[in-house]
Amino acid sequence: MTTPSATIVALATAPAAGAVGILRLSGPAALAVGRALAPGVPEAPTPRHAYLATFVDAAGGVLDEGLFLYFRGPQSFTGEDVVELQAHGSPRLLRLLLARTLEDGRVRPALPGEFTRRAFLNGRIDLTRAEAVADLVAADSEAAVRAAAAGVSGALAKRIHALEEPLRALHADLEGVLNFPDEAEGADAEAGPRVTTLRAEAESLRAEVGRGRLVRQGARVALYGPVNAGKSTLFNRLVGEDRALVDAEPGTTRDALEARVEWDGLGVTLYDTAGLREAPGRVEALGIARTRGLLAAVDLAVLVLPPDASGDEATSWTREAGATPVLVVTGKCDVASPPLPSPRPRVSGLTGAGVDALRTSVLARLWGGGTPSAVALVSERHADALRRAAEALGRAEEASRVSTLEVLSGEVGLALEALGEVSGTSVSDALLDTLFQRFCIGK
Ligand SMILES: Nc1nc2c(c(=O)[nH]1)N(C=O)[C@@H](CNc1ccc(C(=O)N[C@@H](CCC(=O)O)C(=O)O)cc1)CN2
Ligand SMILES: Nc1nc2c(ncn2[C@@H]2O[C@H](COP(=O)(O)OP(=O)(O)OP(=O)(O)O)[C@@H](O)[C@H]2O)c(=O)[nH]1
Ligand SMILES: [Mg+2]
Repeated sequence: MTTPSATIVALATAPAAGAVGILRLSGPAALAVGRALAPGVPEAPTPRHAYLATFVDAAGGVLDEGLFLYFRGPQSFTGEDVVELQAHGSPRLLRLLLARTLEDGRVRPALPGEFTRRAFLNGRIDLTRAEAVADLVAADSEAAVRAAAAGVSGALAKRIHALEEPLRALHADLEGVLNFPDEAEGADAEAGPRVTTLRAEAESLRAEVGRGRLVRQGARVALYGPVNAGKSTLFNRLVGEDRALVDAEPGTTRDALEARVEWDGLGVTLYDTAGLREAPGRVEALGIARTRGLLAAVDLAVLVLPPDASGDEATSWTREAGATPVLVVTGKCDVASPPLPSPRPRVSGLTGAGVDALRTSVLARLWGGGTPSAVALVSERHADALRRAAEALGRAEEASRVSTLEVLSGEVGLALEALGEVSGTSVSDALLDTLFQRFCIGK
């Protein structure tokens, strides 16, 4: 485990050549060790002041001229003394500086996520904000950046807090009545309705997990349908590049193809698939099996039909997608076709007609309303804890009608504990180890 009193060091910037590279120290020896490398900096530097300093080796030889920054704990990211050496972004130079700090026995290399972990352990940020830092670093779409940034600023923390605080007050009221029945008389009034409201809020927060996943990982959307319907042509049009082979021969696409796009800030992985038909060749059959597997795994399946497909055909093709939601479109809309019994959205991969409208429909199907960037990044882990909190509150509701105050208070206590796993007020070291392992070194 980490010894909070050890001073840790790591590069805060990527180990590649760049304009600037930052070496960051955190812990009680940060200032002394930092000054050993930058002896021109005053003994008691002004916190948060950027000093232009010469960085030197043990013999006093000049290694670089850079900026020296001192944050005096607790007014720092970690809550401890922090020093940053902002050097020129030479990986070799930064390794030299790093090695020099490690010559001091008080300093050791930071573990992945350890700076952020210390920020959490020192009460600078709660667990949801620490996790959002990792989400932000990993974000690969604009929506993911914006949603994670909201989390770093405490958007999820605030909503969890808004559940925890009234529950804690209720718990205190109930325990008061249990322990001092005379003085606290009536403090348990309205316990039932109070629990009901909080349970609904826990459930609605939990329900955002699906959208959280879509934003974090991006949505998966597959084009599928009968052979030769124009799927690959449409795929190329949507991707903006000639990625897939197109040919008049039915059965051209054998293997599933994927491409990453960003629509309205949302990351979307788009798949082109082998067209479905009876009696395919051997290799084509393998492709079709792959299409079926993919259809089960995506968030939305876009069924591309030829212009003359009937309503019955559309229905039977829709079944191929199983439980996955389907958006049905008519392709090749630039060719003359008989009027359709039920009008479907029409698109042409060849001319681009209807493609913007298709993109809008896809986003609407994935999102319903609202904007991806405004989503609370509820993770599977959060959702699991919220489920347990909601279940305990459900039992508390029941207990408020039919059971004793002890039982009611016990369930409220369990709900609080589950919420504490989200905010971090009740977490084990083992859980923290797991959570911070996904951070990079230096974060
Ligand atoms: N150079 C540099 N850039 C960076 C970081 C860093 O550590 N170094 N960060 C690291 O991830 C992020 C910024 N996060 C930070 C969060 C809090 C504090 C801080 O000093 N907080 C104090 C004072 C707050 C204030 O004055 O408003 C505090 O919370 O008490 C610093 C950086 C992104 N950019
Ligand atoms: N007029 C017209 N022709 C199209 C359009 N889209 C595709 N085609 C033509 O239809 C044929 C099949 O197109 P693909 O995009 O390969 O169709 P597919 O659905 O991927 O076919 P498979 O991979 O065999 O399942 C090609 O000759 C295309 O040029 C369209 O929007 N309008
Ligand atoms: Mg194709």
